[in-house]
Amino acid sequence: MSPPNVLVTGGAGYIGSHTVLEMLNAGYNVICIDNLSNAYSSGSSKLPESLNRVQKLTGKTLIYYCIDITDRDQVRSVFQEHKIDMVAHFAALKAVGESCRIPLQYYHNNMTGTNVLLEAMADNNVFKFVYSSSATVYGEPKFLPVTEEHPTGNCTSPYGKTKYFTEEILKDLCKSDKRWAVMSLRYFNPVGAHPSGCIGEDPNGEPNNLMPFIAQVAVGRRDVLKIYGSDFPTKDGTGVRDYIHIVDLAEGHLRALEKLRNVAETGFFAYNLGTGVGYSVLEMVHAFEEASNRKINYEITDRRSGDVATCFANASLAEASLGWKAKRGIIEMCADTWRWQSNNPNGYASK
Ligand SMILES: NC(=O)c1ccc[n+]([C@@H]2O[C@H](COP(=O)([O-])OP(=O)(O)OC[C@H]3O[C@@H](n4cnc5c(N)ncnc54)[C@H](O)[C@@H]3O)[C@@H](O)[C@H]2O)c1
Ligand SMILES: O=c1ccn([C@@H]2O[C@H](COP(=O)(O)OP(=O)(O)O[C@H]3O[C@H](CO)[C@@H](O)[C@H](O)[C@H]3O)[C@@H](O)[C@H]2O)c(=O)[nH]1
Repeated sequence: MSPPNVLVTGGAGYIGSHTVLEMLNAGYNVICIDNLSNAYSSGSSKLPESLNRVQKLTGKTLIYYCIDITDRDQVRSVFQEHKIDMVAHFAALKAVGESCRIPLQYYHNNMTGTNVLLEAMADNNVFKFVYSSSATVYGEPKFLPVTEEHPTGNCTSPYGKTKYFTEEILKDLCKSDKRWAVMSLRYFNPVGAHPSGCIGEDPNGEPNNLMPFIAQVAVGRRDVLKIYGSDFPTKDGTGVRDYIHIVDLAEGHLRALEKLRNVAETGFFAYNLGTGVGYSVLEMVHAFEEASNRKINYEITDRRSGDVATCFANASLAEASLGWKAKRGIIEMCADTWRWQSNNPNGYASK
């Protein structure tokens, strides 16, 4: 059986690039599309820098197109050029705060883009789809740990709503046509980097998320970390999240693709990808100080609007159904982030 051709949207981004690496190592043929809206390209290479490095690390080649998923003709041309077997869809805008300022751009990019992709798939008889969803679909948890049965839809930001609405579209699609097999992977908090230190998270501008912010303080790019609130009902008053190592997350995608490839079952399936363990902001700061041997300057400020006190996963369904379980702990998450950040103080633009 020849290896499947997987179309990966947003493959040059943080999660996409780490997953593409694992896919190439597992023998998949990878065709990436990315419009570079949040990925770095030096201009001197045909590939975005993250994918350049993925090729070097794996010794394998991939196909890349600089295409916007909202562009119907261009997306269709990729399906005409290649016999696609499955799609892993990462491309999205993902900044929570920005989505509140420019909601229409988020709805256009994330929802119209996904619809264009799904239509092109159906027209070309491709019905296997892995979707990048998020714990944000659960909103403020009503119980912990959060299972896939937890109600969804109570999202506070337009970004979160694009993830929820897309899941609803996918459910309707699966009901309308029994050929669709969709796995919606609800990520908790992805952190860390590939252990090589060659690829990692490289946010544009000021990081919105905790881990890249800590890493940039450690490397001297930022002076001080603001900790958003110390009066939550948690162990030390700071917010608690389920951080998951990016390589574990990438391996979760491999398990999902394998299942789509080998099992004839169709329909919509949602899986939590988390560790089941929650760490506070201060615990993450201290773990990073140990890993980097650097002091992280921080100050406590007001809560950030929309933040919940605690969120962590029950990930037992993914273990039972996909045979996947997160293996890497907080020490590897911090050590690998630090290796990436110290090797590449300015991200992919570093020489
Ligand atoms: N990182 C997280 O904390 C997190 C958590 C839950 C879910 N997710 C989801 O996972 C996916 C990947 O996230 P990430 O952290 O790797 O983000 P990222 O920004 O690093 O990667 C997304 C990639 O998609 C590309 N892209 C965006 N819009 C596009 C378009 N219209 N056409 C083509 N390419 C486009 C960007 O250039 C970027 O390379 C997203 O769907 C995100 O919503 C991320
Ligand atoms: O500069 C910072 C950044 C974050 N935090 C705190 O750190 C924790 C984690 O925050 P962050 O890294 O921003 O993650 P979340 O707010 O949990 O959201 C992430 O995780 C969600 C679930 O996967 C995704 O949907 C979101 O897109 C993604 O940003 C929270 O308690 C924040 O208040 C700070 O104290 N200072």
